[in-house]
Amino acid sequence: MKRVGLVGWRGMVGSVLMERMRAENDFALIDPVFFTTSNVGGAAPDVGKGASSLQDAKSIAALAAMDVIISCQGGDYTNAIYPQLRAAGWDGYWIDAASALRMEADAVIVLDPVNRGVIDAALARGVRNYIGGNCTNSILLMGVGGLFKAGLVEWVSSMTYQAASGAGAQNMRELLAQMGALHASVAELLADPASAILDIDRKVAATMRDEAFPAQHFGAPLAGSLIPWIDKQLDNGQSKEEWKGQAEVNKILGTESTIPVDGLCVRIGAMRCHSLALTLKLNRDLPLADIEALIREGNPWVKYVANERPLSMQELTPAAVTGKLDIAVGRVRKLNMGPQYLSAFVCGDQLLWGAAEPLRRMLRILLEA
Ligand SMILES: NC(=O)C1=CN([C@@H]2O[C@H](COP(=O)(O)OP(=O)(O)OC[C@H]3O[C@@H](n4cnc5c(N)ncnc54)[C@H](OP(=O)(O)O)[C@@H]3O)[C@@H](O)[C@H]2O)C=CC1
Ligand SMILES: N[C@@H](CC(=O)OP(=O)(O)O)C(=O)O
Repeated sequence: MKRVGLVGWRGMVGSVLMERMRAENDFALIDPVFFTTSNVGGAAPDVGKGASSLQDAKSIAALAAMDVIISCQGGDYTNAIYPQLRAAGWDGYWIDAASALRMEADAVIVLDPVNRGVIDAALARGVRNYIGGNCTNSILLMGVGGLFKAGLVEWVSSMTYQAASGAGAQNMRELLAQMGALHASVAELLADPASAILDIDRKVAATMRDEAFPAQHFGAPLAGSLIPWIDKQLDNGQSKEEWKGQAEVNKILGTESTIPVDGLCVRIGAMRCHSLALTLKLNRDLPLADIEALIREGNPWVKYVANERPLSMQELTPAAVTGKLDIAVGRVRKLNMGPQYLSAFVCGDQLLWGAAEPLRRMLRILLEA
């Protein structure tokens, strides 16, 4: 049985990974070893393999005893530990949720329902680093990967609506604290059906602009507002999140010539589902029924939502998709720009397909190899 080291298992992404590994009975197939950066010697979680204690996630010797390491600990950890481990001669498989190694030449971005061929080819040539993609890009490709697979996409513009969870656990808490603060500021007026809505609105605006409004993590109000910038600012005017679109999508697909991917990434007040409003330019005019069939055939998790108002309102939303592996795809129609221009709206749980699920599936691929 392969010895699999788990680092970062109690964080937000790591906890979702643990839930999924338990649900799919992955632990029965491995010899798991749990690591920590803060509680060496503490009790490891019980995954049906008997009691064990937490190992030191900074001990190169302890890590080097693993056949596979899965890290959800973050990019700083990867940058600090991974090079030392390889320098010490470790040649095990490194599976990581962090972006640190994603664009390295000796790393593959894993999203096997979309790029199993790229993964298999990498395994065959001895690649040892398998990194989860950026959540937005993974959801984009899980949604409309069928169109890419058919070679139909000339370019895609992706306007995103990204959940608080993408910024971390503290940000999810802060979003709720902001919602609570807004509600509290007008609770009395709301309880009075005769109160004027513009008075309520004025109080809400004053509350979100007040210095005491809880915005330490986001740096701006999100509840009742939005933030049109995610991640660092680059010299070309893109945000780092926007830059990742083209870079990662093309790397995941292993394209020979670059498919342009660009658009604006926006943080909204959803909890853990990212949504994307897409404009796709197809390289030929195809009937909508054929387009729908290709999207549906992309992978078994696509949940195609007919372009109808009630269905879109019920099924194509973060509220409907959160906590599920479904990738909802809808609002598919031809745009006024011409018959090769298509709209689509994609919504997926960014902690599942956007983070944890591709990692555990990569582990399964290694176990089957
Ligand atoms: N957040 C997201 O949506 C996504 C994140 N990623 C990547 O995954 C990595 C991890 O992200 P995320 O899971 O959000 O990080 P977290 O901050 O939730 O967890 C990271 C580590 O923090 C330590 N920690 C300290 N205090 C606590 C606490 N109270 N509860 C739980 N853990 C705590 C744990 O390490 P220890 O047990 O050693 O103390 C834990 O493994 C990052 O590299 C991120 O870029 C990738 C895709 C999406
Ligand atoms: N930046 C993403 C989340 C994330 O962790 O992305 P990456 O894995 O590329 O660092 C978001 O805020 O929604």
